Formats: sequence, structure tokens, C-alpha cells
Amino acid sequence: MRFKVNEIFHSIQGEGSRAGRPCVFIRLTGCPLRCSYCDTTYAFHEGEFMDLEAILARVRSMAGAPGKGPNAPFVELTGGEPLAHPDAPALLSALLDAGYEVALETAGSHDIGRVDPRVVKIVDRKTPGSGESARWLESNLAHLVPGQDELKLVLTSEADYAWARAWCLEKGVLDRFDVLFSPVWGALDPAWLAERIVADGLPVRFQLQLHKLVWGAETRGV
Ligand SMILES: C[S@@+](CC[C@H](N)C(=O)[O-])C[C@H]1O[C@@H](n2cnc3c(N)ncnc32)[C@H](O)[C@@H]1O
Ligand SMILES: Nc1nc2[nH]cc(C(=O)O)c2c(=O)[nH]1
Ligand code: SF4
Ligand SMILES: [Mg+2]
Repeated sequence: MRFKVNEIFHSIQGEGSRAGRPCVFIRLTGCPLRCSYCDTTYAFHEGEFMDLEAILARVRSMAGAPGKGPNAPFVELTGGEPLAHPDAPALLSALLDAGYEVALETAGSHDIGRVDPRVVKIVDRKTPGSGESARWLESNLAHLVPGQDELKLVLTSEADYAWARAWCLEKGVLDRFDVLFSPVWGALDPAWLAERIVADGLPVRFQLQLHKLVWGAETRGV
């Protein structure tokens, strides 16, 4: 089983409710979407083929020995769009079997029902401002595990916020899942977003990309 891999790196988880934890990232090459704000366009084509064993060996060399419990080494599969690769579910299962806590970062454009339910799924509901909101697979909502998985809405503008709020209320997701609202870096004022969430009493988690605050927005491999 082979995968085109853009990069594998060890850093601090910069997004989601697990932000701040050391994490090994596996970034697969390729994405069929073209979000207006994508900060990872270098992963659309660049990469080298690696087989499953080589990926597991690289992860092991960075994350250390697998463990158990809440502080088991943490590994995230991202991209590009990892689920655009037909064998991504098998890679995720192999990482789980090796004893890691495993997360998947996905655009919600591909069926997450094929993924082991123990994988922490961080599913990005693309907004109109991304230009890719029509790629959303509504059936994915039924596969999210409350208390484990997360919905993320990355907002380009005040109009995107209004759309995101209405979508969350219409779908009833705020009663069931951890929902994250993030500004597009450099596009939507984070203070405006934070204040608006508070003013609206919206039970979502505001997030900034921590790694960009630490290393700047252009640094790769962090
Ligand atoms: C690079 S994507 C890879 C995973 C998958 N393709 C997706 O979009 O969820 C990882 C996350 O970074 C977010 N992201 C990309 N560019 C961003 C930007 N300029 N500002 C804030 N978040 C961004 C995406 O919305 C997504 O949630
Ligand atoms: N530090 C760090 N945390 C991240 N969380 C999700 C990322 C991604 O690109 O999917 C990411 C990333 O690129 N870097
Ligand atoms: S789906 Fe993810 S990787 Fe693909 S263009 Fe959008 S943000 Fe970038
Ligand atoms: Mg990133």
C-alpha cells in the first residue's frame, strides 16, 4: 500500500480542541478542492511515494513508543485532502493498531463512514466564502461521534459568520458536537469574531491557528 506524502513532521497541534499537544503530522499530497484561502497549496502536487511500513517507521521515530490513555502519542493525518486517497482509512487503522491516538483533518467532502470510529475526526464544513461549500456531504453528520469528533467552520468574512451560525442552528449541531469557529488567517478580524460569538451567546469554540502565532504564517513543517 503506497501513499504520496507531502511531509511528515513533529510539532504542536495548532488547531482544534487538542491544540497545544505535541503531535506528529502526516500530510498526504493532493486535494480535489480549491478553497479560496488554502494555506497548504504546496501539498496539491508535491510529494514522494512511501509505503505503509515506511510511514509507520517515520512516525515511530518522531512520536516515540506508542502508549495508552490520554497521553498516548498523538498522530494526525491531514493534507491536501487525506480522504481523497482511497487507502487513507487503512492508514488510519494501522496507526490506531500501532497504539497512537489518531486524528483526521478532513474537508467533509468525502465519506467519513469508511473511517474507524475511534479516529478523532475534525470535519471542516466549508462556508460560501471558501468557494467549496457545495462539496459538503451531509451524510457525514451521522458518522460524527459526540464527545470525540469536531466540526470546524473556517470563516472568511462577517457574511460567512452569519451563514455558519444559521447552519449550526438549522442542523442542531451545537447540542451534539464540539463546534469550532476559526477566522481565515489575515482575512477576518479575530477580535470581531471573538466578540460576536460572545455577543450572540453562541456555544462554539473560538480558535486561532496556534502554530502561525508561534512560527509565522509562512513557515512549513510546523
Ligand atoms: C490545509 S487543510 C487540510 C485538511 C482538509 N483538506 C480540510 O480542508 O479540512 C487543514 C485546515 O486548515 C484550514 N485552513 C487552510 N487555510 C487556512 C487559512 N488561510 N486560515 C485558517 N485556516 C485555514 C482548513 O480550513 C482546514 O480546516
Ligand atoms: N501545527 C499544526 N497544527 C495543525 N493542525 C492541523 C493542521 C493542518 O494543516 O491540517 C496543522 C498544521 O499544519 N500545523
Ligand atoms: S480542502 Fe483543505 S487542502 Fe483542499 S484546498 Fe481546501 S483547505 Fe486546502
Ligand atoms: Mg495547516
